[in-house]
Amino acid sequence: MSELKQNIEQEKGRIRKEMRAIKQNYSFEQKKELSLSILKSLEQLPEFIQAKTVMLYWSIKDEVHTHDFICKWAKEKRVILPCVIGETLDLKVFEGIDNMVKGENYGIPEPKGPVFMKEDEIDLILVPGIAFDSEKNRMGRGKAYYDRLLQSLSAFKVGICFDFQVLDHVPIDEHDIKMDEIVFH
Ligand SMILES: Nc1nc2c(c(=O)[nH]1)N(C=O)[C@@H](CNc1ccc(C(=O)N[C@@H](CCC(=O)O)C(=O)O)cc1)CN2
Ligand SMILES: Nc1ncnc2c1ncn2[C@@H]1O[C@H](COP(=O)(O)OP(=O)(O)OP(=O)(O)O)[C@@H](O)[C@H]1O
Repeated sequence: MSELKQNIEQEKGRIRKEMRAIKQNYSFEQKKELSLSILKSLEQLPEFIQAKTVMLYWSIKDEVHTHDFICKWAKEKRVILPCVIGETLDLKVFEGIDNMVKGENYGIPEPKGPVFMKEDEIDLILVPGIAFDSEKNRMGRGKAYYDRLLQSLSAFKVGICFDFQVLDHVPIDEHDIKMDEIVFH
């Protein structure tokens, strides 16, 4: 690995650690409460209002809580969720909580059923992240799942996070894909 790349990885590692520490200061209930106003802003975004097919994510404990939001919007829009397959993400349509199974590796619930192949029909993607910056750069959990996925998709990309996750600057490498918008509170 080049020295530059090593520095970037090291800095990302430091930020992941720092964010983990900050998030520990909030209870799950507090994070759920903060999530409500973040998602309210998202609902006011023209790109979200107009979107017919949206890719969301089924949140895990330290993320902006999306479960109720997904259940609510699945009645009005086609909601796609990611499924972990080795190093890549498959896309599947959300068809209710009862139609989910624990995914491989991380145990995040994922829809059962066929893979959604019409990627070009996705209008908006909500992207989770560990930190974002004012230039709309994003860093994730370090497995590059979203970097690989977003490479091939033309949907409007919205990063979503708590306000303490927006930094002046996050380190990026050539693979990292910028967001079109960041929604936070
Ligand atoms: N809710 C949600 N779903 C998602 C993602 C995500 O970030 N959030 N992903 C986005 O890529 C993909 C799954 N990737 C993941 C990568 C790491 C971890 C995780 O828990 N990592 C631990 C470290 C454990 C380890 O290294 O194995 C951590 O971050 O503390 C979870 C999901 C697809 N689905
Ligand atoms: N499209 C890609 N193809 C191959 N390798 C990649 C790609 N994107 C990133 N990588 C490599 O994978 C490693 C992790 O990437 P990075 O730290 O950017 O992930 P991340 O954005 O934090 O994670 P994620 O996208 O899963 O949330 C880095 O070494 C990076 O160079």
